[in-house]
Amino acid sequence: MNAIELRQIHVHVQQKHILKGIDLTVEEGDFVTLLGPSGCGKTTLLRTIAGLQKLNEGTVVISGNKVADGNLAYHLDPAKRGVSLVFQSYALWPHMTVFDNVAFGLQVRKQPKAGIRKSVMAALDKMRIPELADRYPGELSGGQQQRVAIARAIVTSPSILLLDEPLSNLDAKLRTEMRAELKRLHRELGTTIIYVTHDQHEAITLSTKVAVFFGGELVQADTPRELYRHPRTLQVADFMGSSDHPLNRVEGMCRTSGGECTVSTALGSFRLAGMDDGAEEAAAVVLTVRPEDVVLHETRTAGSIPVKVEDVLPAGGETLVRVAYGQEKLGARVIGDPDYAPGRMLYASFREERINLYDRETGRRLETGVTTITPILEEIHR
Ligand SMILES: Nc1ncnc2c1ncn2[C@@H]1O[C@H](COP(=O)(O)OP(=O)(O)OP(=O)(O)O)[C@@H](O)[C@H]1O
Repeated sequence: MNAIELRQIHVHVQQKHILKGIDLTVEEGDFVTLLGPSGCGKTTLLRTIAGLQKLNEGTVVISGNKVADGNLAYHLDPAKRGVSLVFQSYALWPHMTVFDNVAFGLQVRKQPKAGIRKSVMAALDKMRIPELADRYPGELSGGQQQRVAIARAIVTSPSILLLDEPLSNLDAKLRTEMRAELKRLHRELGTTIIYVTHDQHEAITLSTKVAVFFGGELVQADTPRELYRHPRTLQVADFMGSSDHPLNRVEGMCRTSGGECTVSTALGSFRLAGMDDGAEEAAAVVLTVRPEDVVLHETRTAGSIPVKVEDVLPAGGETLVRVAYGQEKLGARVIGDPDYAPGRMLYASFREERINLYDRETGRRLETGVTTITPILEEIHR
């Protein structure tokens, strides 16, 4: 059974159309991240699932039960949805000890005292903080408070855990540590987790599935690998990259005949097999390749083009080498610390299966059904 099914969710807040027709299926045990820039509607969607935000259209089904239906103005109470929400701000009660903060949800349900003690200590153990039980939130670090907030969310054994940017208030080192903790927790509990972040690195590290949002629309929901390797739009491709290693974009023209397409660019030509018969005769396209998929060679190899080193930016274990082929600039991400002086001539080739092609006008990936794109650079530049 699916853990969550969202169908055609529309949410308006103060006459602003915030969520625009969201369809998303979350399977049991998934770790799904809602990813996108600030203001794209991630928190609003999480609150809609939790029942803290009413929807105008569409349905939310949790564990097979319909909990919201916009057309019937039906919204099940948040407490009855079987979900637990952890806020970005932790929202711990400052006048209560850690134990009481975590116990609160069980006390409200009037569970027996001995059972409560056992469940609270089990949750604190899971978060590796049993020694903090008698402290007050004001006596804890940010990372410890975050652990308490998560312990409070898991103590009731919810079937679904909703986490809203839970690591954003932590410093970089603690964030990395807590990421590993969340991954462990997900593995141990097997709970379905929906996680909100604007950090693509975090999304890729943690998730089984990532849903990318822009402007209230869900653009692509996929495994982290698919999303990184085959982004559906140029916008997603850019967002999934890192600002230190921006995506390489090369403009060109795509000409199709007989199910085969030749893309001509300033770097040379590429051949794609398996184009749809209905594909455009000639279309302006953008070819993309990530810097780690540009391979530099010191001597000429098959399918490579001669390039001139412009800049070398070492970053410890890896180096970004910026090269030029005529007017086209390319970034290559190289493991290690190569000693390339600016002006030196090298040869560049691409990992063909990692090249993507987009319609320049719409920004949509050309769904060619091909798995490989063959560069025919050599023929051009011999
Ligand atoms: N109560 C509200 N009143 C008015 N506008 C709101 C309200 N809540 C959200 N919005 C607007 O809805 C849009 C989506 O907000 P939301 O918080 O869901 O985005 P987000 O993607 O989670 O952003 P962030 O990463 O900054 O938290 C934003 O433009 C925001 O200004």
